Amino acid sequence: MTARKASAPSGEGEAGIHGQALSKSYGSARRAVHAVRDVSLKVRSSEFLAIIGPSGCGKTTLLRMVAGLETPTSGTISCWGRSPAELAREHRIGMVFQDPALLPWASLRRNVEFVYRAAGRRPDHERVHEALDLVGLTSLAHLRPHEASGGMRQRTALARALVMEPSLLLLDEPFGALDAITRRRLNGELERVWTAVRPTTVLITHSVEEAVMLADRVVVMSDRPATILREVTVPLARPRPTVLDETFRDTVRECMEALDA
Ligand SMILES: Nc1ncnc2c1ncn2[C@@H]1O[C@H](COP(=O)(O)OP(=O)(O)OP(=O)(O)O)[C@@H](O)[C@H]1O
Repeated sequence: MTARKASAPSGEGEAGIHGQALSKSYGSARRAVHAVRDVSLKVRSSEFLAIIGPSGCGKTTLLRMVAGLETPTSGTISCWGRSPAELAREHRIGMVFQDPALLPWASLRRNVEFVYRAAGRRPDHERVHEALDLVGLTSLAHLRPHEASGGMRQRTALARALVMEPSLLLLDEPFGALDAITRRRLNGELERVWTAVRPTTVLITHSVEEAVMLADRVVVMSDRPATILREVTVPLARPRPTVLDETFRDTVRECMEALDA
C-alpha cells in the first residue's frame, strides 16, 4: 500500500491555517446568538490540532468557518494564504462528521468513489483502492452501509475524506457515536493513518483523552461564546503511549484544569 503524504497547496510552504480575531454570531440584534468571539489560531502544515470545550460552546461553528461553510461575522481566515472557500472548491478539504451520511444503496467502495462523481471527475480507482486499504476496508468494501458496523461506516467516511488527498482534514466528533471499545480502536487507526499521510488536521472532540492521544496541540475553549482558554502542547512521541503513561495523564490533567477553571 502506498500512502501518499498530504502536501500543502503549491507554493504556500508552512503557513497552514491562520484565523485572526474570528467571531461568529447567528441571528440579529436582540435575538443574536454569539457562538465564537475573537478567536485567533494558527495550524501549521501537517500539524494535528484538537479542539475541546463545553457542549454548545461554538466548536463546530469554528470548524465550519475553517471549512468555508460559515462566513465569519468579523475576523479573517486564510488557508495557505487563500480563502477556505477557494480550497474547498479545489476539493482540498476532507471532512468527517459524527454521522457518516453514506449513500444507503451504494457499497462502501462506491461511497468513496462518489466523491469524484460529486466533483464532476472520473473516479481514480487506484486512489479509491489505496484509501480503502489505508483504513483497512479492502476486503469489506463490497458491503452496503446497513451491512457494515458503525466503526466500518466511520472508516468509510475517513477513506472518503482522504481519497482526494486533501491538504486539510477536518474531523467533527468523528467517533462520538461509537462505543468505547470501537472508539479506542479507531483512535489507533486514525493515528496510524494520520502518521502515514500527515494532512493538516483539526479535530473536535468531547474526549480530553482522545485529544491528547491524537493531537500535537490541544486548544481548550470556553463556554459560549467560544474563546481560547489555553493551548496545551502534547509532549508525547508517536506512536502514543497508553493512557496509563504518566506524561499522558499529566497532559490530560492540564487540559481538564483549563476546562474547569
Ligand atoms: N445555523 C445556526 N443558526 C443559529 N444558531 C446556531 C447555528 N449553528 C449553531 N448555532 C448556535 O451556536 C451555538 C454554538 O453551536 P456549535 O454547534 O458551534 O457548538 P458546539 O460547541 O460544536 O456544540 P456541541 O459540542 O454540542 O456539538 C449554539 O448555541 C447553537 O445553537
